[in-house]
Amino acid sequence: MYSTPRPISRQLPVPTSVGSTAPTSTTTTTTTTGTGTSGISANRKIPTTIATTTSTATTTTATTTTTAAGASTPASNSTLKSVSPSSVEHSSTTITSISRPVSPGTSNGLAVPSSPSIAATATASTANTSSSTAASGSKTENVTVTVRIRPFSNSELKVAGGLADVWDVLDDEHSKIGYADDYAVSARRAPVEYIYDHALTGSNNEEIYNSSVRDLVQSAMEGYNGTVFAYGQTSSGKTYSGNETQPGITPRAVEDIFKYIRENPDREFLLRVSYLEIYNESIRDLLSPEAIDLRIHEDRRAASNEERRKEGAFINKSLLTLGTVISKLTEEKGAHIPYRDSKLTRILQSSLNGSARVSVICTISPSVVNVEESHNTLKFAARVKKVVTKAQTNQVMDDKALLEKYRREISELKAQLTVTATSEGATGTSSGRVGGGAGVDGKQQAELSNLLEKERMRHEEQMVEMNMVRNALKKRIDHLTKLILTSQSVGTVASAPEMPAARYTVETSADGTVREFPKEIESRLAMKDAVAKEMQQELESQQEKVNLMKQTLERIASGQTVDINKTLSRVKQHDPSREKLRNEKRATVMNTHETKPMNGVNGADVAALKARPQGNGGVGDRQSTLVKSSSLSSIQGAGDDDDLMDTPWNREELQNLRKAKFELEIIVREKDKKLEDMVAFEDSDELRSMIIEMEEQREKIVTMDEEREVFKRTIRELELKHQSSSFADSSSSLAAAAARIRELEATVQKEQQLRMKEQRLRLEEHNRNMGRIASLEAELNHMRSELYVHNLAAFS
Ligand SMILES: Nc1ncnc2c1ncn2[C@@H]1O[C@H](COP(=O)(O)OP(=O)(O)OP(=O)(O)O)[C@@H](O)[C@H]1O
Repeated sequence: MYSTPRPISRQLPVPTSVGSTAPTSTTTTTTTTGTGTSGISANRKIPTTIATTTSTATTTTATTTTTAAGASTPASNSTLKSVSPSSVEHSSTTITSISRPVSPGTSNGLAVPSSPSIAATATASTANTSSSTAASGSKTENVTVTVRIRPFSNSELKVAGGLADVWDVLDDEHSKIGYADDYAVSARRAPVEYIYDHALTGSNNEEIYNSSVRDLVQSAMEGYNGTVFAYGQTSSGKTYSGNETQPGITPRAVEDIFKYIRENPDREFLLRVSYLEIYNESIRDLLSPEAIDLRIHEDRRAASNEERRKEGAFINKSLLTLGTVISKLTEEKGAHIPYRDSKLTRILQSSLNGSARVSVICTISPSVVNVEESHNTLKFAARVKKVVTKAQTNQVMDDKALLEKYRREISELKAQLTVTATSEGATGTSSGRVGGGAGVDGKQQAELSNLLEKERMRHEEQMVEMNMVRNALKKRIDHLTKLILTSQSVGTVASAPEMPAARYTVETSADGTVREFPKEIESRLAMKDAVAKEMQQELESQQEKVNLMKQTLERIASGQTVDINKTLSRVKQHDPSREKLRNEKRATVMNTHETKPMNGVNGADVAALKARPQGNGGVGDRQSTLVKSSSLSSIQGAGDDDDLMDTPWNREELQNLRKAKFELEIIVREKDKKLEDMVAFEDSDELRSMIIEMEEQREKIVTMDEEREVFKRTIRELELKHQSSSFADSSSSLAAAAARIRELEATVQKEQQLRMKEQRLRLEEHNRNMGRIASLEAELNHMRSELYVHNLAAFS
């Protein structure tokens, strides 16, 4: 993790940035800048930038990040897209050191490098995929400024008057620096005073780390960008790394990052380191093989005056631009900040533009020989102190995506291993079967032996080849697995809580076979299966209900007596837990991150997965894994293996599917409402009174028919009587009887018309109900097919 700067000669400033993001990203940068003998533009310095970026990723939000090294720094800036049901934490640490060589022909009496300018940037990042969320928000604060006056160097001690301290810490709070009393008197200088956050002397690196860097590293791991930036004259102590017992701020920062990882066992981290150089305004990745070229510069690292002037101009360009940027940041509100005028300011842009917590460490010499240069540094520090930053937790996706990529790659490799192992087994089996049969003669036996030998050799070659492939794959898996750091992999602390169960538990046995399927996928499949079954049951019960209602209406229409209460209770029997199911579905849609297809998806794929033996490490495992892999690919149609991984794409897809499912459920609810209306109609007083009225009418008609028959019989009897009696006596009775008959016939006719009308109305109502049922059935079929398609997509 530690990236030791390559033999860069005379590094003056050392910036370091440490950052972490939860749903946000944090970057901490430390930069050291050397100043020369006559101000920023005239000094000989070697700019060096070392940037370290740490990032942690959680599993909720999708974001992008820019590391402290800035967008223009290829090795330290990356933006990847991923999912999640996940958010991402990202933290980064950047260490930057900038030094300037003394300009040609100039000497300040100190050891002056004659090497070109160098800038190096190292970036480390960690990704965390736990669902934990770091504190998010923003911190508005001024840049933290610390000034340290280093002890006299040997060369300074040799210089006349060098023993007199020019600068001193003026207060007990260690915040004020000014001329030392003796110097002010002897040099007849007017008193000057600068107030910073911390004013330190001596060599205690722990003290400077604790006061200027530690909190920032902590914030970085919690999601804020952070930058530690060291600035100072050549040899003023920017890169002073002390010794083993007094390590510098970079190792201390890295130590704290790992401590944080150890103390957060519920998170996974991916550390990335980049190490860059700015040289003559061009940037190099020092971790690439070309970095070896640095030694050539170091050994020149006899350059002509012209070359030195050119280098000096480039170095000064960076320092000058840095000064301009700081000045504009503090003095001209809303002014254009010329970050892009130099590589250094471009690298530091993400730190200086206000989105990071920034700590500037300025280093000065105590000697009178450097008094002007030190004074310039103090002025710079005072200017920087005015810069206000608003560090924010930024959401990052890149490390999350990286982690997912690694996981996916591991899965793919394991699948390949499985295939290799399977075909290896098959090869062994087939070769074992070769042999002579009954009735084979000597010649045939020889031919068979020959064939067998050839086959055996071919299989051996294949096995060697497959072993090589498998070993390579295993090596790659081991490598990728090692990249994902957890508190366990970096060592545990006594107080660390127990590691939670991993989200993915794909295990590989010694022979490379997959022993266990990812728990998350298993549980997701089980959930899908359960919901699919529930939906299937619901649809079936609704179908039954429709059938019952259809039968009931047909019976009503055909004039049969219907026991409405019995019918309703039968309908309810077919739908006993519909409400419960609906509530569960709603809860599933609204509350879960998982996708639960409704019905029609738990086909061969799920069956194959469910039928798979658990964790026995045998062929069954491998086969079922392969079944899952191939069948899901075929359903998905895309052929990639993102199927059940927790990626941003899948999260988006799952969101879409949940939305579609939710919409479908609304349609189902509407349909249910219609069906319920129909059931309610059956149970309504309106229908009851209609049926009762119809029954009464029918009884009336029967009664009237009977009356009619009675009257007919009476008329016949009267006619007979008439034949036997005198016409005159009976004529009046006959007339009366005829009138009565006409009256009765009119009544019957009227009743018949009424009955026919009611029957017609009933028929029309029946037809209407049949139409409604038909359209509901059509709706149901349509929905079923739609659900089937969506479930297929959700399942895949
Ligand atoms: N606080 C300190 N205590 C003791 N020695 C120090 C301290 N700071 C710096 N030195 C010593 O001073 C010399 C120069 O320090 P250093 O290399 O850190 O300066 P620098 O600012 O990084 O220089 P450059 O910009 O040229 O790289 C080294 O020998 C270093 O050991």
